[in-house]
Parts: sequence; C-alpha cells; structure tokens
Amino acid sequence: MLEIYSLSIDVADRRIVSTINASLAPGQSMAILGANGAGKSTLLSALSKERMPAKGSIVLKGKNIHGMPLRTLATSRAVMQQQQPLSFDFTVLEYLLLARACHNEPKQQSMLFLSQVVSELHLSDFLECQLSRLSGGERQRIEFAKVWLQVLDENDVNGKLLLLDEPTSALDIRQQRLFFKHLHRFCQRGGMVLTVLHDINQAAQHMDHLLLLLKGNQLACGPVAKVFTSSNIQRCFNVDGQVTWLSGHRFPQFFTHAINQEIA
Ligand SMILES: Nc1ncnc2c1ncn2[C@@H]1O[C@H](COP(=O)(O)OP(=O)(O)OP(=O)(O)O)[C@@H](O)[C@H]1O
Repeated sequence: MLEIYSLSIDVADRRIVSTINASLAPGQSMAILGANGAGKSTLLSALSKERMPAKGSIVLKGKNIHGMPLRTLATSRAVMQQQQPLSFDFTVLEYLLLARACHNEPKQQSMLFLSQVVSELHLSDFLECQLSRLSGGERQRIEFAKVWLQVLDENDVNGKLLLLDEPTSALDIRQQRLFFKHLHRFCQRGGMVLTVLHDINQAAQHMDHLLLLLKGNQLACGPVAKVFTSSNIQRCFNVDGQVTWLSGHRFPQFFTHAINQEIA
C-alpha cells in the first residue's frame, strides 16, 4: 500500500505542490494529470525520495520512505524518469543487469529474472544492441523493462511500486497498447503503478484512479468514473470540451470543442 499524507513540496523556496492526500492499494494504478507546470514531475520526484518534502509523509507498506534503508526502498519501488542520461555505452543486456545491483544475489539469479522480464516484454532481439543505437521508443521500452526488473523477486511483483514519468511519450500506437497491457498484468499480480500521463484519454481508458493537479493543488482524486468529469477536466486544463461515454466502451473520453467554436 502507498499512502500520501498532506504532502507539500517546495522548490527554490517556492511552494510547488500543496497538501496532496492519496493512497494506492496493491493491484491499483493511478495517473497524475495536470497542465504543464502543474507540479506532476515535482510530486513524482518527492514520491521517489529524490526530493525532500516540505511537509507531510509518504508511507510505503506501512513504513515512512524517509526512514527506510536504501536497499529496501530500491527493491520496493522503481522510478522511470522522462529522460535517462547515458553515462556509458552499454549493451541492453548490461544496462538491464544494473537494475539487479540492489539485490544481493548471484549473477545467475539476476540472469534468470532478466530472462523472465525480457521474454514477457518481447525484448529478446534487443539484448546485444548498443543502447546508444536505439530509437527513442525502443529506449523507452528498455527503461520500462529496467524498472520492472528492479522490483521483481521470488514473490513476483506483489506490493511493488512503479513510479513512471510520461512512459508512453515516445511509443507508437501499437506499442502504447502493449505497454498498457503489460501495466495491467503488473497490477494483476499485486503491483502498484503511479504514472504521469499527458494523454488524458489514455489515462481514462487504462488507469483505475486519477489524481488531478491544478497549479500544485489537488483538484480531485479518485476512481476514473468519479473524477473524469467535464467540469474537472475543463478546470484542470482550462479547455472547453465534454466528457462522453461512447456506447460499447467501458471508459469515458474527453472531446474538445472545435477551435473556432472556442474562439467565438
Ligand atoms: N529546479 C527548479 N527550480 C525552480 N523551479 C522549478 C524547478 N523545477 C521545477 N520548477 C517549477 O515547478 C513547477 C512545476 O514543475 P513540474 O516539472 O513539476 O511540472 P509538470 O506538471 O511536470 O510540467 P510538464 O507537464 O510541463 O512536464 C514549474 O513552474 C517549474 O517551473
């Protein structure tokens, strides 16, 4: 379980995120939505312990993450940033193996877990490739495999947390669908996913819960059906439009009004 209590975050002496309260149970997924500059990445950086909050607490499996030994934290949650800098030109295999550094295990064991993830995410063909020669979308698929591999253990991914910052930004439409299929499987096995997404309709289709941020404040948080409303989305993004439940679909979608209608 992930619990966030009254979390506020300052950056350069300015309050960027205020009083966030949310929770995520094993098996659940949540998207953080909001306009550019709303504070989504800042919130994610505090949840990953990269940034110290000004107020509030973040509790993972009943323990405050700020009192947790680093190895426990590293094996309990993994973070996929928007862009990972390349320090060395690893092969994909070498790069993925870095994810196991926090597990005190023989290399043979690391290789077994790696094979499991690589086969599940259909990445076998990339293993011998140099990371620097991959396309943006291919690289993003490898980064996703890396976070999955980091938290995997004998109990699979039960109770483990993935924190993802725009994980589909470079993926084509087929790869996006596959990505959400994998994410769904991760949650079915008791994993938790908290992700920043820019595509609000993708979030409404694939996530269980949404956290809407408006200028660093929590505008709404809860199940998609409750939170993904025309008024919330209009307010959150300052755009005219309407939420519609299309027949034959079990999720809502937001359609903006024609641009000339908005201007008029
Ligand atoms: N290092 C920093 N120093 C000063 N201000 C910062 C710093 N990092 C972020 N900010 C400010 O914090 C606010 C929130 O930034 P953040 O990156 O969290 O937004 P976001 O919702 O992720 O935006 P986007 O959708 O554009 O990625 C912005 O106004 C940004 O200018």
